[in-house]
Amino acid sequence: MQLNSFLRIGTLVLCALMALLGIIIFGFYTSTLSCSISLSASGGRSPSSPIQEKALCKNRSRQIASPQGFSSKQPSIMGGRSDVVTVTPWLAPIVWEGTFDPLLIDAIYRPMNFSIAATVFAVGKYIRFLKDFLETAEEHFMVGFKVHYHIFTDQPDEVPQVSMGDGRNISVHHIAKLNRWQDISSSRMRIIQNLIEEQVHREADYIFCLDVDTKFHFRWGAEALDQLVAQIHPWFYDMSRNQFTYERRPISTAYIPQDKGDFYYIGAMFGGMVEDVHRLVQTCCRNLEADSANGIEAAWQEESHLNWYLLYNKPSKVLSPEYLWHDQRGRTEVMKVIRLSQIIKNNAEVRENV
Ligand SMILES: CC(=O)N[C@H]1[C@@H](OP(=O)(O)OP(=O)(O)OC[C@H]2O[C@@H](n3ccc(=O)[nH]c3=O)[C@H](O)[C@@H]2O)O[C@H](CO)[C@H](O)[C@@H]1O
Ligand SMILES: [Mn+2]
Repeated sequence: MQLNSFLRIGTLVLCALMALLGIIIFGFYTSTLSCSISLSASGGRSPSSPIQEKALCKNRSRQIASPQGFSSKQPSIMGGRSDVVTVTPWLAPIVWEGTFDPLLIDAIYRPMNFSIAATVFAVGKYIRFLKDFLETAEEHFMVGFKVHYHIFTDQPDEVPQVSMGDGRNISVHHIAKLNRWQDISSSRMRIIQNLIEEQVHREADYIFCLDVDTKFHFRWGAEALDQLVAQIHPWFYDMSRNQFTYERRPISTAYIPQDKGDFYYIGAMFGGMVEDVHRLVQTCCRNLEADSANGIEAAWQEESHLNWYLLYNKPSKVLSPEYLWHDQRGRTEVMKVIRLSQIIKNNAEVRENV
C-alpha cells in the first residue's frame, strides 16, 4: 500500500517535471519561431546573435506613418474610379491610376527604406531585351528605393552596362540554357526559390519577378508593395472565367474547374514580401515536378501553376493591367496609363523551339 502510494506520488512528480520541461522548451521554441518569422517576413538582415535578432525584429515596423508636414488632397468617399472595380471580394485593393496619391505613397514608404529584389531572366536571344528593360526600369521602377536586380543569363559577358541610381545595383547569375522555351520559363520558379533561400531572404524585404521582354513607360512604384502581389493578365481582364486559359485537366496539380477562378493572372509578373513569394514559388515548383513525374505539362506551364496557387492563396494586392500591358493590345478606355508593357516580339525568331 505504502509502496503503491509512493510510486503514484513519484509518477505524479515525474509527470509534473516533464510538463514543466515541455512548457519551457515550447516557450523557447515559439519565441525563436515568432522572431524568425517576423524576421523573414520583413526580410531583415541575418542576425549574428539572439540579442541582435530581437532588436531587428522590433525595428522592422510597417506602421503607415505619414510625415506631419505633408499635405495631400482630401480623399473622397463619393467620387473616384467608377469605370473599374478597385477592390476584390476578399477586400484586396486592385491598383488603378486614380486610386492612390503617388506623392503620399512615396512620403509614407520611402522613409521605411525597404530593399527590393527584382529577378529577370535573359537566356538565349532574350538577352537583346535586357538593355531597354534595365534602362527604363531605372527611370520608372521603384524610384527612390534600394533595388537589387538579379539577372539570370547564359551569357554574362553580354549583360549591358547600365548606369544605376543610388542604392541600386545588379548581380549577374550564370545559368545554363535549356532547350525549350517552356522549360526556360518554368525553371524560373526553382531558380527564384533557390535565390531566396541562398541570398534574398537576408537582403531584401520584397521581391518582384518580371519578364525581360518588357519596357517601363510610367511610374511603377511603392503602391505595388504588399504581402502577395499578382497581376491581372492584359488579354483576359474583361473575360468570364470559363474563357480563362487555366489548366483544365483534372490529372494536373494546376487543375481549375470551369466554374472556379477569380481573375486570370499573368506569369510575367508576381511579387510581394520575400517569405510569401518563397511559399508561392516553392509550391509551384513542387506541383510542376509532380506533374512532370506524371508526364504532364500544364497548358501555360508555370503560369497555370501560379493561377492555381493564387486561387487558393489570395493575393493581398492585385495590380491592374496598367502594371503589365501588351503593346499588341493598343489602348483601351480603362487604361489611363501604361506603366509597363510587353513588347511585340517574333516568338518564332527569339525562342529556342516553336
Ligand atoms: C501572350 C502570351 O502568350 N503569354 C504567355 C507566354 O508569355 P511570353 O510570350 O511573355 O513568354 P516569354 O517568351 O516572354 O518567356 C517568359 C520569360 O522567360 C525568359 N525566357 C524565355 C525564353 C527564352 O528563350 N529565354 C528567356 O530568357 C524571359 O525572361 C521571358 O521574358 O508564355 C508564358 C508561359 O511560360 C505565359 O503563359 C504567358 O501568358
Ligand atoms: Mn514575355
